[in-house]
Amino acid sequence: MLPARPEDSNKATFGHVLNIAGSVNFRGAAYLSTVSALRVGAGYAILAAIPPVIDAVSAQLPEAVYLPLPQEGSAISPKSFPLLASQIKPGTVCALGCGISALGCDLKIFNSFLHDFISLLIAKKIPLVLDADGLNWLAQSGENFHFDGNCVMTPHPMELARLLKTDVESIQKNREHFAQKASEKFHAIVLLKGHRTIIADGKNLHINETGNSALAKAGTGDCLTGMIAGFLAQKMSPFDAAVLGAKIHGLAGEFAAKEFSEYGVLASDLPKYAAKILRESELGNF
Ligand SMILES: NC(=O)C1=CN([C@@H]2O[C@H](COP(=O)(O)OP(=O)(O)OC[C@H]3O[C@@H](n4cnc5c(N)ncnc54)[C@H](OP(=O)(O)O)[C@@H]3O)[C@@H](O)[C@H]2O)[C@@H](O)CC1
Ligand SMILES: Nc1ncnc2c1ncn2[C@@H]1O[C@H](COP(=O)(O)OP(=O)(O)O)[C@@H](O)[C@H]1O
Repeated sequence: MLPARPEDSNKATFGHVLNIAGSVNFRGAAYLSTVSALRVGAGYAILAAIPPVIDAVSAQLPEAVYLPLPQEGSAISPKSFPLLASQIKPGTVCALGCGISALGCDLKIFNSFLHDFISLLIAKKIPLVLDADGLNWLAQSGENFHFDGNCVMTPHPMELARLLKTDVESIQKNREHFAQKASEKFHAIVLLKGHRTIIADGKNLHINETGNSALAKAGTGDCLTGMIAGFLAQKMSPFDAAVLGAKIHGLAGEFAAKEFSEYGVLASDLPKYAAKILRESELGNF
């Protein structure tokens, strides 16, 4: 089930993750998602972010490539569109939303920026992982994109409730139904987070069995986004990348808890544990 690692390969073989993430208040989300993509095997991770985020992340992660974006208020400026569009080429996958916020921006202009950028990804058939504030933007904009199966949306129950204009209680009572409903609405793979994460594609449904309460801590979802993007970059299908990402992420939480307890695991422990799980998997232990 792991993506192939041909011997005759180079970094381009394993894809480019263009990760649009972070804002002044949420710098860690950019780090966690970027390092996670690299730890599961992406060839390149390019963090597109405002300068204060890049300063913070690059001090921790010299392996990533950085694309500084114009800043407005504490977040990405809509003027970033041409720079981002210039990064879109075959072999690129995009992750959008971890900690991007939109504080301080003119929402109308920000809406048209995200509308144009996502439309470009769809037109160019660039796989996308849409998380957190990317999903919140989609919910408030009322846009109804048709992702043609090339997007993994990763809502937690409240984000899904916002997207489907319902409430968390209804979602939690019928998680499978609402995951499928969102998948049908957006023609996307929907990964509904939580204990026993669900992955739905409108027809098929997978329930993830890994993970524990160590994952119930801020930042772990950002790691999941990076892992799924990393697997997509290695040419897995969106459904398989979501299934494998959820499995490895959950196992990373379980293994990290063996060392640090379910109380003490940090989101930043997960990428390294994910890499150890991949090693076990290569050895045939999973
Ligand atoms: N270090 C960093 O840089 C970090 C950056 N991050 C980034 O920050 C951004 C915003 O993230 P956030 O945590 O502030 O808001 P968000 O997740 O929408 O929660 C808001 C409310 O929603 C609810 N809710 C949440 N989960 C739920 C569930 N499973 N089931 C049901 N309800 C649930 C819950 O509401 P309550 O239950 O309290 O009513 C909660 O109070 C985002 O872009 C993210 O990527 C974070 O990853 C953190 C670390
Ligand atoms: N009790 C739990 N058991 C298994 N997985 C969990 C549990 N609590 C949270 N998770 C997982 O942790 C991640 C939390 O993501 P999210 O809510 O987006 O957090 P954040 O936005 O802080 O990164 C999801 O992958 C979710 O499935």
